[in-house]
Amino acid sequence: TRSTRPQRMLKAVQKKATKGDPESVISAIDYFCKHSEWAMNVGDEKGSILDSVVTEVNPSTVLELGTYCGYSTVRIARLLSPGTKFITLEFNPANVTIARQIIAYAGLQDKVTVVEGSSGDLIPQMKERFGITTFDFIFLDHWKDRYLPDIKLFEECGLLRKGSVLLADNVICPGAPEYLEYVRNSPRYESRYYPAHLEYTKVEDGLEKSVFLE
Ligand SMILES: CCc1ncnc2c1ncn2[C@@H]1O[C@H](/C=C/CNC(=O)c2cc(-c3ccc(F)cc3)cc(O)c2O)[C@@H](O)[C@H]1O
Ligand SMILES: [Mg+2]
Repeated sequence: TRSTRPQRMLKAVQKKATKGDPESVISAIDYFCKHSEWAMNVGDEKGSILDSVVTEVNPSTVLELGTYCGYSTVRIARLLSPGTKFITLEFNPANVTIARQIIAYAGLQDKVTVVEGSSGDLIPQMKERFGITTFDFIFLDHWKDRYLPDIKLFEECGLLRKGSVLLADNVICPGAPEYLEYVRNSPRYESRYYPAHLEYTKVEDGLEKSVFLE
């Protein structure tokens, strides 16, 4: 049967990238998406903004929602200090399989744990299963209608502390209007928009960075 796009992306990484070299894995995926098949990775332009926010926060605990093929997982993991706890959640088992192989090809398998399941089920288990009390940095890149319910879940589960940083992809395209309205109007967050473009296109998109204040 015909291969899937994530499977073809993995093949491109194995063909083009150097094992153990995260930069070459990132470049191989960006090349694949620019010249072979578009895919919903955060991409190089928004990826550079992601890099700068991760570097600025220098987090000890990180959560990513929506691993997909592991592109942003590799971008984040390559910047983390030793001993950082990094968890990424993905509910499609086929994507978990591809992501784990792409992360391992980059040599970053010891930096991050890919957990299979839905964020709604797993977020309340962070403390008991992974010994996490609060997250310093959270990257939201899963189904866009899950951003708002999940940020409320973080609050309910006491997983945010003063200064926790949430960075959300696609707040313009496909868009997360309810989430934007919430973080921009809530007195509990300081929010800032980083304008960019939809990965590998000229369509407007951007990232929203929200800092939890209390
Ligand atoms: C249930 C909670 C929950 N728990 C755990 N894992 C979850 C999950 N909900 C989803 N996943 C997994 O995350 C990934 C989905 C990510 C969703 N991302 C976009 O839809 C998107 C679209 C465009 C775009 C598409 C077409 C266009 F024309 C324009 C833009 C661009 C982008 O950057 C985008 O991120 C998949 O692996 C899901 O299995
Ligand atoms: Mg995205």
